[in-house]
Amino acid sequence: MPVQADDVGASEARFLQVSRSRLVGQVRVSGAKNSVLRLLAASLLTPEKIVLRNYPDKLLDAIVHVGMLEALGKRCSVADGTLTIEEDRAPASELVWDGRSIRNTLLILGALVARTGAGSVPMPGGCNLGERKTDLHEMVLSKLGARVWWEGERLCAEAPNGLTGADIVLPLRSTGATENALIAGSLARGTTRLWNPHVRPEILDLAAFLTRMGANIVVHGQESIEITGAERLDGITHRVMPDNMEAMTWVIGSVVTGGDVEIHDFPAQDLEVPLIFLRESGAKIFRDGDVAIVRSGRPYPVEISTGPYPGINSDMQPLFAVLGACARGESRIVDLRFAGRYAYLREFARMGIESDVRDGTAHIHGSAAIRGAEVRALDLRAGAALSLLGMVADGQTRIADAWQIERGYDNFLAKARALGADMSYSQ
Ligand SMILES: CC(=O)N[C@H]1[C@@H](OP(=O)(O)OP(=O)(O)OC[C@H]2O[C@@H](n3ccc(=O)[nH]c3=O)[C@H](O)[C@@H]2O)O[C@H](CO)[C@@H](O)[C@@H]1O
Ligand SMILES: C=C(OP(=O)(O)O)C(=O)O
Repeated sequence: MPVQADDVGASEARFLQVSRSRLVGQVRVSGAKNSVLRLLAASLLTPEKIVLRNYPDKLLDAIVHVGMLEALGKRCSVADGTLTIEEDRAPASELVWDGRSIRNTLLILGALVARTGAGSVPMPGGCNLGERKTDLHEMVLSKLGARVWWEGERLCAEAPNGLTGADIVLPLRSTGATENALIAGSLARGTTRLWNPHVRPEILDLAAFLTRMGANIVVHGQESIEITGAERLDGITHRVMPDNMEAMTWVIGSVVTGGDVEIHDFPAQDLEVPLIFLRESGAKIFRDGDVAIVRSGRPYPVEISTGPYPGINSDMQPLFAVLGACARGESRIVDLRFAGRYAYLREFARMGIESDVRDGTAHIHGSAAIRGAEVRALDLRAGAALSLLGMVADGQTRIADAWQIERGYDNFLAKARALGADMSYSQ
């Protein structure tokens, strides 16, 4: 079945209505947004067939990304949770796209310049988390020998004679810049050594993917990654890893609703540190292989700061804030990755949750009196957090821009409803 890029617009006008619920039952975690997107970008590196199993085919950002691949000339089809990507001719260098953009256009640029010697992509999209610079991506491609420039709202790069491996030092552990160095370095001549990379599960998985395609990649812990490019990369079949953010969402949803949820394909190995904090905050989690059972629990206040892996990912903090909101006492959250990613607290306030932000720390005052309200999903994780709060609130919650949730959760509504969430879309 061809991928329907039209699906993207379909849900944009809808509210998500949520009422008090208790999550009970089984759920299987889907393929991860923040992994599959980089695999999709990497598929541009080869003329051969790439097959992705455990593909999250309802995830809006993946649908947009596949649309972008098609706009570049790839042929994509989805059947039974498997995406197949093929091509009849080399991809275009210019991504012509007037739909919603995604953060991944930066990786598409790296892949295009590596494969075709030139690339031009629309401004990256993604969550509005305050300033999201692109300087490190530009630096990586420049160090590999590309000329990089902005043309209005488009980022362009060219390296007519191909990219050449280089020593690159990242001033901070950027996820995207690490991924761009891996992707572009895999088709560069010679060896790239990337110092101070962000080594996290999605990145190790990308490195394994590129290695199986034919690049030679050695990860020296958090110190550096060595990438020796290949002249040509092969097609492969790969299983998309489970989404640790989705897993966290069901864990916290079960805790705050006093639920009893069995989570399958649970990536516990990727969540060691967050799970320690979750247990400290009252989650009762039992494990058996790749299944986790989360049985009620009583939320206690949280004190966390976000940081690179294995620390708590910035994306998780709005969900920790839900725990804090439901606990008795004050919770404190510091986001060191995206300073000031606390806009969602204004929406929490509409539901009766008091908080204040002082010196970069969010102080959340837990409340027993959370009430349903009309709120807005300012970004993807903020939307997911509001949907969980809606399940513990008195009265109905209506979440505007709920499509943001679907950007990063595969089948969110159907899965939540199957667990007993009183949730539906309305106009
Ligand atoms: C699609 C995807 O996987 N997105 C994730 C990725 O985003 P993303 O790759 O955009 O995030 P980065 O890890 O690059 O960002 C970390 C920090 O580096 C800064 N920075 C980043 C790039 C740059 O060129 N210059 C610069 O200064 C950012 O402003 C931020 O303060 O990692 C973030 C956490 O690290 C997560 O919240 C996002 O969900
Ligand atoms: C911030 C996120 O993603 P993106 O980088 O795509 O905006 C996220 O997944 O929470």
